[in-house]
Amino acid sequence: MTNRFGLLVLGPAGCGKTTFCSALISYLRDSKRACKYVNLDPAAEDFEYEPDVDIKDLISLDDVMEEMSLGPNGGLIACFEFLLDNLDWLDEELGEGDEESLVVFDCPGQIELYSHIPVLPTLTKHLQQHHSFSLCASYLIESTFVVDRAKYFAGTLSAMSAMIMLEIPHINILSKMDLVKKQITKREMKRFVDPDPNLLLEDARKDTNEKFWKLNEKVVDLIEDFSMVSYLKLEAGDEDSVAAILSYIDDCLQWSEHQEPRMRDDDEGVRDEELEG
Ligand SMILES: Nc1nc2c(ncn2[C@@H]2O[C@H](COP(=O)(O)OP(=O)(O)OP(=O)(O)O)[C@@H](O)[C@H]2O)c(=O)[nH]1
Repeated sequence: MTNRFGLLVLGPAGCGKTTFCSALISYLRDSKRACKYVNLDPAAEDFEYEPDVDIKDLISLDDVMEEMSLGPNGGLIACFEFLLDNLDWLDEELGEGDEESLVVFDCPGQIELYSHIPVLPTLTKHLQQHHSFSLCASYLIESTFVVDRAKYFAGTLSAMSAMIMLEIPHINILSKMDLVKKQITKREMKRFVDPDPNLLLEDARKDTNEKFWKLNEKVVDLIEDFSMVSYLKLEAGDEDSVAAILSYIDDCLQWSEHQEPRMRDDDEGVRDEELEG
C-alpha cells in the first residue's frame, strides 16, 4: 500500500475552516498538485469545491436530529458514531488513492469533538492504520480573538486539548488576519503568535476578584508548562499566506522527502517573512 498524506482542518464553528480548505485546494490545483477534498461536516451546505467524499452521502444531520429527536450537538455526535460504525463506507470512498495527493479533511466545528469525545482519535488511528496516512492537524482560531484576551486564551486551551488528544503533528493558525492587521501592530501581534501569558495576567489583575486572578495564573502555568502552542497567520484571500502555511504542512507531513523539490525561491521568501511576523 502507498503512503498517503492527509490534513485535518479543525477549529471552532465559524473560524474559517471551509474557507481555508477551499483556498488550499485552489492553491494546490494551481500548483498542479493532486488533492482530494473530504467533507466530514454532516451539516455543511455551501462549498466552493464539490467534495470528492461527503459524509452527507452516508448520513445527514437533519435526518438524525429528526429521527432521534436530538439537538444539533447531540445529532453531530450521533452522526460521527454512525461514521465510526461504518468506516468501510469511508474506506470505499477514499479508495486506494495515490501517493502524490494531499487529502484535506474539513471537520465540523463542535468543540466537543476536540475536548472529551474520542471520535477524532479513533478516526485518525483508522486512517493511519488502514490507509497508511501520514497525518497533520491544523487548528484554526479567529485572529479577532486577540482583541478579547480571555477568548484568545480559551481558544489556545482548546488548541492544546486537540494537540494532546490527537497526538499527530499539529499546526495552529490565527485565521482572518485581514480583519485585525490594521488594528494591531506587528510587535503587539508577536505576543499572540507566540502566546505571551502576561497578556492574560495583565487583564486578570484589573479584576478585583482574587479567585479569578488565581484561576488565570493557573491557566498561564498550564500554557507555559506545555509550551508547545504557537500560531501561523492566515489570510485566506491571500495566496502567499496560503502558500506559507502549506509549506509548514508539507514539513509536518515530510511531504517533500517523498517528492521532487517543489518549493520555489519566492515561497522561501514568504516563509521567512512569516517567521519574522
Ligand atoms: N475577512 C475574512 N473572512 C473570512 C476568512 N476566512 C473565512 N471568513 C469568513 O468567515 C465565515 C465563516 O467561514 P467558514 O469557512 O464557513 O467557517 P467554518 O469554520 O468552516 O464554519 P463551520 O463549518 O460553521 O464550523 C464566512 O463568512 C467566511 O467568508 C478570512 O480569511 N478573512
